[in-house]
Amino acid sequence: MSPAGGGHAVVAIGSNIGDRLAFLRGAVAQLDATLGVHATSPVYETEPVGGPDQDDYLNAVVLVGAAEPASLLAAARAAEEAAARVRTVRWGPRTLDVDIIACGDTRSDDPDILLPHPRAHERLFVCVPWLDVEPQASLVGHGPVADLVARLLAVPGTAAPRRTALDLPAGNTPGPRR
Ligand SMILES: Nc1ncnc2c1ncn2[C@@H]1O[C@H](COP(=O)(O)OP(=O)(O)OP(=O)(O)O)[C@@H](O)[C@H]1O
Ligand SMILES: Nc1nc2c(c(=O)[nH]1)N=C(CO)CN2
Repeated sequence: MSPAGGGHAVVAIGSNIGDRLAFLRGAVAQLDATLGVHATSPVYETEPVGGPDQDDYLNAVVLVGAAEPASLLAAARAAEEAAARVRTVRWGPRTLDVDIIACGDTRSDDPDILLPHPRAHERLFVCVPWLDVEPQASLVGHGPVADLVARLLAVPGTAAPRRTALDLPAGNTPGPRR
């Protein structure tokens, strides 16, 4: 998908330190300023996956304007920096995590920006909110996101993301699914 050709990229945002909702809202504002936000999912509360013992996350998915992988990464990093994110341990707690999940059929093997995100297909905290904003979504290389969700939820002991009544601004950029 070329930036000039329209379309969108899928971005996952998460926070489990401090005012989690405020960090997610800040991320939406930043992403709107850089890439344009087309849609925001409901906010979910999710148990941490991997890493040390830590608090639950708030997670959501944002559809933004399509762009080159390097521009998507720059926008993600700018949003994280605005939240004063500090990296400590892998998969450890963070004020804000911004992951680029996919941009149409684009593939990138640059370690700084892998597309699609190599762990997206195994993460309910990504796939469940993504389905809310794009029910027919398909993850390049993995197929329909609805099938991924069904498969992940069928694993015994899996905790489903809990949908909250919290909401995010929709962004100011007109898009196909607002
Ligand atoms: N699709 C992507 N989205 C965001 N960062 C990526 C992507 N592909 C590679 N990276 C790189 O991954 C590195 C580590 O990112 P980060 O610390 O946010 O990982 P994480 O969110 O803790 O874990 P995970 O990669 O499993 O989501 C960053 O330096 C970034 O450049
Ligand atoms: N529930 C949840 N767990 C995670 C998350 C996240 O956003 N939510 N992000 C991670 C690294 O990207 C690792 N684990």
